Amino acid sequence: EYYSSIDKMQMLGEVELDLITATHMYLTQRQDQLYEMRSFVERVKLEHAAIRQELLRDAEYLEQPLQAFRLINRLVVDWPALHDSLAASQKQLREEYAKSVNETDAAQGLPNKDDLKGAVLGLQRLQSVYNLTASDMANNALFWNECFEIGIQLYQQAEYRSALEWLQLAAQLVDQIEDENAQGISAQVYEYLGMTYMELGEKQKAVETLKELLPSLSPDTPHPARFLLDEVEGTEPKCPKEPVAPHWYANYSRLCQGKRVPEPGSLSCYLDFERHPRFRLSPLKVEQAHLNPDIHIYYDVLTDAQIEAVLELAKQLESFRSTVVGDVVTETRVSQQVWLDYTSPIMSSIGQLLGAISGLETTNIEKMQVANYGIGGQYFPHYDYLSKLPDSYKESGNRITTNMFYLSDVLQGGYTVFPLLNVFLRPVKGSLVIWPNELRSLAPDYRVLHAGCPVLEGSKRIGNIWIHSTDQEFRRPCTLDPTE
Ligand SMILES: O=C(O)CCC(=O)C(=O)O
Ligand SMILES: [Fe+2]
Repeated sequence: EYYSSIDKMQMLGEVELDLITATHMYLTQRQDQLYEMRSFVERVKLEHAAIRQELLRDAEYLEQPLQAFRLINRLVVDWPALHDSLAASQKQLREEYAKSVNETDAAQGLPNKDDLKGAVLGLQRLQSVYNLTASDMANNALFWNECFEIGIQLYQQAEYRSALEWLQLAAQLVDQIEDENAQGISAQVYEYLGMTYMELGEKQKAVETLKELLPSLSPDTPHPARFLLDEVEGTEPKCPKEPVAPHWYANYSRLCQGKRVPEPGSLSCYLDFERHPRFRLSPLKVEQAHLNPDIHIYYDVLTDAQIEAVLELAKQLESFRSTVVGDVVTETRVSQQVWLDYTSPIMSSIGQLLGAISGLETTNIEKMQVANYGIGGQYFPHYDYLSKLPDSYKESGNRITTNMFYLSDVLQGGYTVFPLLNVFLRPVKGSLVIWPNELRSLAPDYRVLHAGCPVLEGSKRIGNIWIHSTDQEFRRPCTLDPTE
């Protein structure tokens, strides 16, 4: 799978480069063949012309045995030899070409329809979260057929509102084409537009769209659009179900866009020299993003070199698609990840650093989950608290805090947001964010619903370490009041 990680997408760039190289080679060799063929035919043409001229002057030309022999020889030997050699070498070239395409596929695996679907849903997510129209998104950089493909994919996903926008854009672009094929093309786009209007319950618009198309089609040939029009005219419009957004969706989308309403009140930034002896000379740079529940950002905790070392370790492992509860792959979480343990020097020192910053015991921590997001990559609002604690965590308890390191900056988008707390965090490479997932009583804290917003541009990398609740009794004593 490619679309769920920018790292994987980068491999696809290489795949296309391989295809370009193989196709260039094929074309060069075909051109050499054509050149050979051309020189053969030119030579024979001259010869032939000479013969014809002679024939006009001297009808007995072909009675000359040598000339007769040469003509027969060409027809019996030279021409068939040319045809045979062409057939053989074309076959060989085609096979070589197919072989290199197959090798590329075997080495990397070409993307499939699911990648295309995932990429299109990623674009739609960006539109929805950041309030972008199809033409904002396309930004004059897409051809009609690309907009059409997006429209078809969205139609097939029953995302009719979004499909409509892209099909309208495709229709606008097709109308600008001055080409003989334009009619056939625009018929396809208008048919999809008509069907989309029907799905949206707008029968009148569907009929108008199809009628607009008919005059441009030849009246004699039966065209699918005519059947479609008949069908549409005889069908009752659908009553579409508009999806209901969760109550926090508007906050979520606004925070992803970097807007807090109302602006937060008294939060501060400070240098902390005291938390642990290691910060005495080089204090922690702390920013309060929210109090109760406390969300704190610690800046410059990892250097670029340390991050590189972590990513190098991550690169050595095969990354896999992130899942959600129950190990299910959904568009809720579009990223790929690996898990790093603390046996390497770099990971061991990160484990110790986390202990010093969090003030918690690090005996019960999960491996670091290193994730890379893909096209429109996101993690839809969720809780990190495990609603069903797997047996392997029975002793270590639930995830008392999330400790998320930003391992990259992000060019646009990709904020971490807390829709119920009116908090957004812009990823800053080298910083660490900590928030609790449990109240002091160890009951889940439902205020910390959070999300990784879709990445608009750039490659977002994070490293998550979840600290569990067992052994924290001296560090973060619990209460018996389930509301605290
Ligand atoms: O990517 C983010 O900003 C949030 C990630 C997250 O919530 C998670 O991995 O659990
Ligand atoms: Fe999370």
